[in-house]
Order: sequence, then C-alpha cells, then structure tokens
Amino acid sequence: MPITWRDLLDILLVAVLFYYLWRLIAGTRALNLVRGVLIYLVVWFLADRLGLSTLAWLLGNAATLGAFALIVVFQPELRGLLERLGRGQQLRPPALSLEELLFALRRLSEKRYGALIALERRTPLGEYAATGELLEARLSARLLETLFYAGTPLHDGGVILRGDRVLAAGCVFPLSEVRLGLGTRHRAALGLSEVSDALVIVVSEETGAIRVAEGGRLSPPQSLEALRRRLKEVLGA
Ligand SMILES: Nc1ncnc2c1ncn2[C@@H]1O[C@H](COP(=O)(O)OP(=O)(O)OP(=O)(O)O)[C@@H](O)[C@H]1O
Repeated sequence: MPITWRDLLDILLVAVLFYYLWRLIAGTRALNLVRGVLIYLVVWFLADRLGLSTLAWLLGNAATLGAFALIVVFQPELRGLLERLGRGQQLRPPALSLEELLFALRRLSEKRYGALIALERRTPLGEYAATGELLEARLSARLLETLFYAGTPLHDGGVILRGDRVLAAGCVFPLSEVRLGLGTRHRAALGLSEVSDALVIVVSEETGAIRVAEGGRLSPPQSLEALRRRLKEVLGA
C-alpha cells in the first residue's frame, strides 16, 4: 500500500503530540509514573504472548483498578499538567527579579534569619503551596525579610516563588531521609529537591550560610556571587 500525504501528516502529528507530552512531564514526578506504566505494559504484553494466562489475567484486571488509583494518587500532577496546557507558553509568570532575591538573601544571611525558599521550575509546586498560606504577592526583598522574621506566624516553613511572585509562605516540604548532620530546614530543602526540579535555597539561622538544594543534592555554603551565577543559569537570564 503506497504511503499517502495523510499517513505522513498522521505520523507528524503523533510525533508532535509525544514531543509535547514529553516536555510536559520531563523533570516531574510523573516521569517515574510513565516509566512504571511502561514496565507494567511490557510485562503484561510478554505474559500474554508467552501464554502465561493467570499472570496476564491478573495484570489485565489490575490495570483498570490501577488506572483509577493513579488518577487519585497523581491528582496534583494531573491538575498541574492541565493548568500548564491551558496556560500555554505566552502567559508564563514574569521572570523573577534576580537582584531583588539576592538582596533579600544577603539581608537574611546577615541578620541570621533562617529561611527556606523554593523556586518553582517545571514541576508544579501547587500541592506544597497548599500546605501553607497562599499569597500570590509580587516578590520584594522586604516581603521576604518580613516573612522570615522570627516570631511571625508565617516564618515557620518554606516560601515558594513562581516567577516574580511569592506564591505561598509557611509551606511544609517533604523531609529527605538522607542524614546530613544538619537540621530539619536543610532536610526539607533537600527533600523538596528530591521530588521536584525546584531549586531550593536555604539560609541557616545558626550560621547565616546559604546553600542550594537541587536534584537531590545540597551544596556547600555558597557566596552570593556563586549563587548569582547559578540563578542566572537556571533563569536563563
Ligand atoms: N518539613 C518542613 N518544611 C518546611 N520547613 C520546615 C520543615 N521542617 C522544618 N522546617 C523549618 O525548619 C525550622 C527548624 O529548623 P532547624 O533549626 O531544625 O534547621 P537547621 O537545618 O538546623 O537550620 P538552621 O541552621 O537554620 O538552624 C522550622 O522552624 C521550620 O521553619
């Protein structure tokens, strides 16, 4: 059968669809889910082909239940994906004001205010923002300083930045299981970086040291210059 222009268009559209799906899930927790589902499908297919009827029957029936379970478990990610699909590229939040953030970090470090700040990237952090107080406020150094001033109700927990907005404060991040020899603020920074692609900045209340957690790794104390370089890379500025 000859290949028609319809076949080519079909293949092109499917390729574009997969490419955009991949871009949406790359770097998110959903990527692990996709890997898991693919392995499941391969085992199911092999069981069916090799005539392992009980295993194939079991996997076939569990698939329906599993699909519902996945929707429930990954509801925050799915909502995030749909939000991003709807939002499109143009309506991205304005870029973060790097100098404002660096100025805030300098002040927090000098004053020894313990701080925990997550910069949202591709992984939606809405589920963590929901554990704190939603602010949706424009980022300013004075706001960050105020939020981490000890004694105020919101100073406990982490702040989430989305573009140039302070999305939420007083948020609870997942704690890493890794023993760092540091306290819970640092474990929370590392924990969030393990489950998302966020860049998480932590200022120590005890020493004023600024560290960055990214991709499940916590940096040694950083100078503001080193931090500026890394943030510029991340923000593409
Ligand atoms: N799961 C969490 N999510 C967000 N913030 C957290 C979490 N757990 C603890 N924190 C923050 O960490 C603070 C406790 O910090 P702790 O003194 O244990 O940290 P640390 O890593 O030793 O840092 P520091 O050098 O600032 O003392 C809490 O008051 C809270 O603000």
